[in-house]
Amino acid sequence: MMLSTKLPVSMAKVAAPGQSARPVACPTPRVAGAGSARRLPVARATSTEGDEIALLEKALSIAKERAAKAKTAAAAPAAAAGGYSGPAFAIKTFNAISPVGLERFPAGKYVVSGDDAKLPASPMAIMLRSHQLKQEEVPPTVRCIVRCGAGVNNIPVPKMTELGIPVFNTPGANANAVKELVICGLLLASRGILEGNKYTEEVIYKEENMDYDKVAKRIEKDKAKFVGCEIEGKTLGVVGLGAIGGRVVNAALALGMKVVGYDPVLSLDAAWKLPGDRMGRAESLEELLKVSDYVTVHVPYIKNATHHMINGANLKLCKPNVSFLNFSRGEIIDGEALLDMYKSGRMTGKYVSDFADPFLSGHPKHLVIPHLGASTEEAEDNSAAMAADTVKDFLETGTIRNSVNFPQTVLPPKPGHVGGRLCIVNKNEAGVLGQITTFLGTQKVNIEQQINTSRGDIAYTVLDLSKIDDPAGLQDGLAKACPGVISSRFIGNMFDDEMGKPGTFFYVKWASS
Ligand SMILES: O=C(O)[C@H](O)COP(=O)(O)O
Repeated sequence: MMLSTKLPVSMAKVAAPGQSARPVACPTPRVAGAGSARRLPVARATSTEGDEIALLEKALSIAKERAAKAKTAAAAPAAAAGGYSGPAFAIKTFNAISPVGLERFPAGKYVVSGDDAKLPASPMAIMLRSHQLKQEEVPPTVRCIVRCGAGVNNIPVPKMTELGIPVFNTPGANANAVKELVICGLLLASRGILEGNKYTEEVIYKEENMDYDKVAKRIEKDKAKFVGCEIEGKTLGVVGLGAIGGRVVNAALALGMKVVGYDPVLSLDAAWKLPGDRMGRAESLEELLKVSDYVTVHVPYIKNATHHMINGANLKLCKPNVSFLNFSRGEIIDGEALLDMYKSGRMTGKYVSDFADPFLSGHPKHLVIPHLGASTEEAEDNSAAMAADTVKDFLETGTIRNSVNFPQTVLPPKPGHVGGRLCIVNKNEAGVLGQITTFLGTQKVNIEQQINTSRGDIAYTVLDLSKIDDPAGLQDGLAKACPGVISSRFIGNMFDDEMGKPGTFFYVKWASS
């Protein structure tokens, strides 16, 4: 809110953020002027000089208080945005994203909405959960996509890589929620919990006509139909030992299970969290399947890698009463092959999942629930908060962390440096970096510091440059001179006080040609 100094206080201009100022009437205390007969209404009733001074002082203090409040309100949007005064970053959401994450975007600096009409401009980032993102939903202004969660199989990642768009996820943010459901899944597989509940509601209640005494007797008598087994002492095979798998290992050990793990691409970070001396390590998936009473999968779904990872060939190696838990993605287990095993009587264990299967729907061994793995308040909050921080970091500083298709890239600002930061996505080909630096040299632009990283066919270059007068012109020239540049984004011109603006100009090759 802005108070105009040119107008009388009673007609101050008030402008809400994003609205033009318009005059409004403000109640103003009427005070006595020198030699004036005007009095505050209450002053007439208490007419001593002392009373009048006291009242005038009170009126003055009220007026001062009101002015101070107005000043604080006027400063509020800027304070929330950390003093930022540039155009707002527009972020498009799909799915309901936890407010805990959305609140991390300072008001005034960001506008985040699922409704295009509410965004000030075409979005620069997309934030989503399980929405199946189509390429046509990604306009050229979008410079990054963040998945509030782990799985990114709802995003066309290879296409986004080709277009030079980093895709981020939030590894570990919902891991505890999934782990707890896996423990529940172990018990659902070992005891007749869901079957017994279904039987009570659909058979006993009906047959006994809700007569309490009869229902109570039947519940005792029919318990023999649902005898289970205990998980203590049994072997759990954990396929994938990342954030979720690692937690499952520790929880299962605490419940007295034996654990064997398999992960051909185990990271060093994940390995540190495993109780190496208390769990077995399988050298192959086959080895794990042979010894396990329960198998739980915690790997991402990748079409040519983990599709039908559990299939007809390796199911034959399993113990006949093995139970499978799948809280990762339905396609990791070949439901048709499992159905064949059930039909032939070679397998008797259960298949517990929060994903449907086209071949096993309705099969009594397939205990299926809605996709609830990450559906806890805590997980939704954690994932949204981590996603928001990741996007902010990328948009404001060019930093790449937790991307599934771009290399990790962090270039801390150089203390005291004044200049511009240019983030370039380029082809990972010989000579491209040379073209970029040569071009900048011809423009008399000095590179103060830089980082160049690559992953597969894509490379990412962050350059801290001397002060740039015409960023759009520089980007245009760069694009013409360097065919290997896919897109470039200019972040700010003065690191100390302006870094973090959306950028004056985006060059996006695939949208420009
Ligand atoms: O990939 C994930 O993180 C989980 O499957 C959760 O997905 P959701 O955010 O759609 O619940």
